[in-house]
Amino acid sequence: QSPSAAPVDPNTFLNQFESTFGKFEGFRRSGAKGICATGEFLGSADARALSTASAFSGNPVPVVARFSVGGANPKAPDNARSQRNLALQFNLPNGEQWQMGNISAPVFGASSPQQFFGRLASLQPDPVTKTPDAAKVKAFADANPEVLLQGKYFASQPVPASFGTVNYWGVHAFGFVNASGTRQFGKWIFEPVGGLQGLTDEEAKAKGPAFLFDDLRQRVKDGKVAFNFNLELAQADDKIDSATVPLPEGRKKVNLGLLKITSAAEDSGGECLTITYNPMVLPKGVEPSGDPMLAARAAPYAVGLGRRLTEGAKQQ
Ligand code: HEM
Repeated sequence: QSPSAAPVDPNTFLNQFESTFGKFEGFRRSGAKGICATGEFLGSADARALSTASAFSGNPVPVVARFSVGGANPKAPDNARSQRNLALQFNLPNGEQWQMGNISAPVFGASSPQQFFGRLASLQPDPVTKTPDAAKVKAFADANPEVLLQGKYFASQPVPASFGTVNYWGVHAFGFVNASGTRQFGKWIFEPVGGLQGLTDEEAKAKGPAFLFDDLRQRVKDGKVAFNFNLELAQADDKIDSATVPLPEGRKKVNLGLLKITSAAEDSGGECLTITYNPMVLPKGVEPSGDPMLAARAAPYAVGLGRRLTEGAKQQ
């Protein structure tokens, strides 16, 4: 049951996504149901003290955003206690870019690519019953208890009222390097300026399975979608190489700046459609941590982009 340490080939990864969740031609294999948006980011003086990244200059930075519902199914219901995503591309001076894909949980569903692959394989529907084999699912989860943490988090939270009223975590640690060469590791969160808002079970039921896109368009028109880009600072002995272990409670939080969403696409198009948000695309002044999940994302995202572009990119 223990996952091996051998790297997972990106095509094998994508094939497993399709075997486990189904193949939806043209759609992202994860975060399939989404909408493009644009925004503007203003970095803070505190951010400039932590990192030389040009994103924090204090000049407005244009951002290509994408909001999505977790999973491979483009018809995933908006009124379930499931994952929401906020992917961002900061277009920096001189052609530099910063890409990230943030999720509405403080932890991911696996701590290594091998474990993630093993989890997906354990969830693959049996060809006869068309459902996952409960004994296989349980055996893998018993041997790899981290894979249950994210689901427990979502079960503990209400259905988000809007894409604009939920926290989005980067989940990995990154190093912030300033002009004197000091490297501060931390984990970031995008926190809605207007606060968190969830739905009661009755409200969620009444909203139905497809309300998030229109809700976002309306809130953006009203100028109500903005996030504080906050960084929790790691201390010397904190674990900074795991996407399933958050930093300890109470770590100092620094505001890196303000992200305002200024437009949301009226249809399924937009610049985000053909972007793959590769979290290893970092600006000078921000560096990856040793989290094995972080580096492991680049290749499967590129393969995923290749597949969906070949099929004709879609997201709604
Ligand atoms: C080895 C581990 C992982 C694999 C194989 C994987 C795979 C994928 C793939 C294939 C896509 C679709 C890419 C595209 O078509 O453009 C995707 C999207 C996404 N993933 Fe992962 N993923 C991994 C880890 C993670 C982790 C740790 C996070 C936590 C932050 C994450 C968050 C996201 C988000 C937010 C999206 C949607 C981005 C968008 O809107 O384009 N993934 N992932």
